[in-house]
Amino acid sequence: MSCYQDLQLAARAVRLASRLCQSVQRGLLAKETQSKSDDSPVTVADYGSQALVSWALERELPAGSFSLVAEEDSEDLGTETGAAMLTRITQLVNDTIAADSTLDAAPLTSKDVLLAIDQGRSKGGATGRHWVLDPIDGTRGFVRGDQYAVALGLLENGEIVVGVLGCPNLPMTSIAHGVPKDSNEPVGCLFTASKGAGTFVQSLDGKLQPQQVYVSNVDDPAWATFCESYESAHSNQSLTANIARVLGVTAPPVRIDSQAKYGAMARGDAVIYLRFPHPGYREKIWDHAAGSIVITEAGGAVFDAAGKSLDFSKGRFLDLERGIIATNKKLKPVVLAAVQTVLNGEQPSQKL
Ligand SMILES: Nc1ncnc2c1ncn2[C@@H]1O[C@H](COP(=O)(O)OS(=O)(=O)O)[C@@H](OP(=O)(O)O)[C@H]1O
Ligand SMILES: [Mg+2]
Ligand SMILES: [Mg+2]
Ligand SMILES: [Mg+2]
Repeated sequence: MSCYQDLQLAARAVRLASRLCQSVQRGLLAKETQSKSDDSPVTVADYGSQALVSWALERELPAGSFSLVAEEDSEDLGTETGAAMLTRITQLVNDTIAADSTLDAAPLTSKDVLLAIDQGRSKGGATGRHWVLDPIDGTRGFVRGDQYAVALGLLENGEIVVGVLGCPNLPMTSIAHGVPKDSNEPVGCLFTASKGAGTFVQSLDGKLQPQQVYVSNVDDPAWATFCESYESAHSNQSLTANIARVLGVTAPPVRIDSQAKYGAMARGDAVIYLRFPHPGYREKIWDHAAGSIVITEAGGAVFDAAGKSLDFSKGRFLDLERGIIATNKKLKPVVLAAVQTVLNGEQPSQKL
């Protein structure tokens, strides 16, 4: 399969899963949310989205060739509450497939759904082709009714070559000053990127044609805007405020959930993304695979606190120096210097 065909396949799968997420978010019920063993939330939509993407990819790929590294697994669906959830997930998956006039498929059984979810247990690695999926990135944002993304990448011999981000709540217009509440602006963006072929945005509903996008060309940090996680538990916001101060950034950060940040940055809404998880947290590849190629193909750079590009070839986790930074190529040296200045000035007890 060519990169172009992989990208088309990925975009169809992400659109399908995004429709399931949109319908769940519209009628979200508290009982459709569970807590995982690490206390993070997971909803019927996370499982449904993973099942749909897995199913949509596998049916189009040569038999036996499908490998998927994905966030969720079916373990928690084996419990009593899990069984009720599975029935609901199966219904959602089948309703979404039935509503798509381009798909001709028999309904999935609950067992098919479990199998599709558990395809995501692959370990990835440095050789071969592995799809990398976050079925809902920003589950907390999803539950709150805010931003989230369906994020799908393709890892080929250790390198991300395709990335698709479905961002159902992201306005098609700039969010440089934050996401307006209660606006009538159209929302729903699909970002697509493939190696050497650029990054494009189109409307998730397919009504607006793809347009090539580029990261901001701002080269003076005083004019830069930065974005970061909405959840302060996910990134040290006092550290990022210090980095911004050292850089001379004056605008307040735009805080939104999920890899929608990478999409927004790829079209120039923000100039710098700073992400510094609290000590002990290990980043997963599905939280950055699609987003990183969306940025790099738009002309930007994604790197860690040592200035190294992200390495997706080490399995399910990223092996990183301290944090993740994205910006344009001109600003990379100055942003990296500011990051290192602030990290070097930290108290030793705050270091990893
Ligand atoms: N402690 C901690 N530190 C850093 N990151 C964490 C942490 N806990 C979770 N996660 C991961 O963060 C993913 C959500 O991404 P964001 O931080 O960009 O969005 S948010 O503002 O927090 O909603 C989120 O992805 P999803 O689980 O897919 O929502 C997690 O993988
Ligand atoms: Mg999660
Ligand atoms: Mg995630
Ligand atoms: Mg997720």
